[in-house]
Amino acid sequence: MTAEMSPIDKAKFVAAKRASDLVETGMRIGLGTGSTAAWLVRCLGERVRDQGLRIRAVATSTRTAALAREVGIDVIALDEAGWLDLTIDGADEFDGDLNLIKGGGGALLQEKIVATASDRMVVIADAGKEVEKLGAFPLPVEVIPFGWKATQKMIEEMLVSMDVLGRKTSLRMDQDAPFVTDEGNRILDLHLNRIGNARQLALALNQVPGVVENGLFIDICDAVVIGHGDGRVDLRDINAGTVEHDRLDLGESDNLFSDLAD
Ligand SMILES: O=C(CO)[C@H](O)[C@H](O)COP(=O)(O)O
Repeated sequence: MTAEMSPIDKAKFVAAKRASDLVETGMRIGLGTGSTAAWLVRCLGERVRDQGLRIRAVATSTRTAALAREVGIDVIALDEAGWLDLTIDGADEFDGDLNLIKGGGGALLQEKIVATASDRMVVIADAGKEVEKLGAFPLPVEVIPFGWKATQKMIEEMLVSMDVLGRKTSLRMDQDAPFVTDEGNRILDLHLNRIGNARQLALALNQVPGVVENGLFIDICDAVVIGHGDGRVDLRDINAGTVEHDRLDLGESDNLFSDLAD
């Protein structure tokens, strides 16, 4: 089974597996969305089943909620949880300050609410997601369907006024129809190439009428678990200023490799 996995899949898996060790019985956990987060959900499901881990989890998408239930995790609403001990989620890009671009899977709104309503947010990612400057990955912005073209025009004008280099925006599609988020909204992807001042852009975007939320996560993430295709993992904690190195034996986890989760 291991041989069928690409190095990136292995990297995502080892990051998720290592991060699953941060979860302790009794915790209220936020579960991210995407292929790396799906590995985390499977790893936690294994611990629930085999080690009697008891957690309550808030999912950031209907996809993640369905998978979590399938693997035996107790899924509750955020309002029931009130507050979370830890959220673990993937990312599309992260920089040296652990600022992120998220929303490649279209779940950025719930992901940002859940991460912000947590004592701690840990990102799990393959090493290829680390960038010097955010922006090569198109920045997702969730907008309401009403008048979305006017919202798109206002965003483009705002990008010009802010002297942002790339200004192309596109409506995310799902085959022939617009992609619809769990909240019934649309996603505009902003092709910016390189974001000069991510903090300023994140604030400015949320001032545009029709914008619900943007995929820039500034000062939200506390730590990142970076996976490599050979089983190495690095844990970088921005608050503690520490970096730990570890290595996971991929062979030990063959049973989990049998079904790519996303
Ligand atoms: O933000 C996200 C979903 O909205 C994901 O975390 C992000 O797109 C990374 O996905 P993957 O783990 O599949 O690479």
